[in-house]
Amino acid sequence: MKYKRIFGIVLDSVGTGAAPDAAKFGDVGSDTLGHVGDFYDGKLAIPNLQKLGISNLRDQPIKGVAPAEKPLAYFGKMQEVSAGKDSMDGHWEMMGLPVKHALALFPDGFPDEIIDKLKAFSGRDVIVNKPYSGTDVIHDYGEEQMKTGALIVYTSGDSVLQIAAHEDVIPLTELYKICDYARSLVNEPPYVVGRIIARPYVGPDKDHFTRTANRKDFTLEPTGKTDMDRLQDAGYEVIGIGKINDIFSGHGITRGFHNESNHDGMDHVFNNMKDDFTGFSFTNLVDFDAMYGHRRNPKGFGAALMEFDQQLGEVLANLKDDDLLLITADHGNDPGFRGTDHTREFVPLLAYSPSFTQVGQSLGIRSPFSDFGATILDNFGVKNVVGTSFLDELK
Ligand SMILES: O=P(O)(O)O[C@H]1O[C@H](CO)[C@@H](O)[C@H]1O
Ligand SMILES: [Mn+2]
Ligand SMILES: [Mn+2]
Repeated sequence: MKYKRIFGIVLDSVGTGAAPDAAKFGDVGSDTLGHVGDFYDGKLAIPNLQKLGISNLRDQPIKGVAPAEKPLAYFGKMQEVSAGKDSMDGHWEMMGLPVKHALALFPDGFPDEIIDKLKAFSGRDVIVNKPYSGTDVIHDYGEEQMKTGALIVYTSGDSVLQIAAHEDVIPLTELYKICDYARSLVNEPPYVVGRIIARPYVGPDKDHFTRTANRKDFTLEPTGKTDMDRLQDAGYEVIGIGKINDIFSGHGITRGFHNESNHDGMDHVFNNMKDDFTGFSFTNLVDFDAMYGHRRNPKGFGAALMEFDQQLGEVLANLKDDDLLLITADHGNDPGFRGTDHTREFVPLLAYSPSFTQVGQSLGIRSPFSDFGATILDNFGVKNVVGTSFLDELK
């Protein structure tokens, strides 16, 4: 075993330039990191990501973030093969389970057979039922919901059925029960949906509604074994921090932690670093995506990157020689791009251990994302099914 502990951090939606198949998704020209850098016009201060090699892995450096002369990390990009560009696709593919079959999309809303069952089960009316931005939908329909108690059902360019509910109108336990029921309706063809997402919010009126950290994702059960199951079966610890537990429906996770925010997520990583364990700690930081990417807010996105970078500094200072840190993303969500959906992009890959004795080299373009999990399995001597390990390149 080369590394006793591997820390994987997914910067949710931090893409690094349109993927070769971006045209299929209408995402030619997207570049999350590039456009956030352009917005900051040289003032995006991410010194820790910089010294690891965040600009080295790009064709064009991020504006104001020079490529490191001697990158501390091995660096590259990963290219997705899954049919979709949602979080589930990205994370499952990283863990050796690419999502080959396209999941159901609902650009015209959900069919009556689903909506009628939701109404019957909940005893509530359903409103909206079309693609919408989640913050706009509560602004536009939240007050109606407060009056009528109806469910706000909406979707996006992803395979998601989302239910927004004011926490005082539809209590959380009830909302989760309805979402759990909705999950049961869309597990089999003709409607296989990636995620049901509970979207609770609070506030007195439309100008003051805010979504809460009680968001919960009810993801399709993994359709096969993932690398997390493989690690767990082999007796290693697998720790899930943030949305990870939801994304894998709890499979292959020995301990899970809920995040209130990116900052809270990184605090969990620190605490986790104080633990003596042998295995894999897997963190998802979702604020980049939910608060800034879908909101097309490059200023907030950049601020979140800078905040992450500061906390990353502490992580780097506390890693041990037999630790490996892997940083990547699950898809893009370019705040400088049209619409409000995810964008089909390459994702960054950075691998760092204080035990490296050589200057970081390029790991090239890794595809599928499963190379990430394959490397972890390789480290622990667990048999791999999909992807190619880059463990031997790390020196
Ligand atoms: O607009 P909000 O509610 O943030 O929803 C977004 O969040 C979902 C999951 O990332 C995406 O599919 C998109 O619909
Ligand atoms: Mn995501
Ligand atoms: Mn998203």
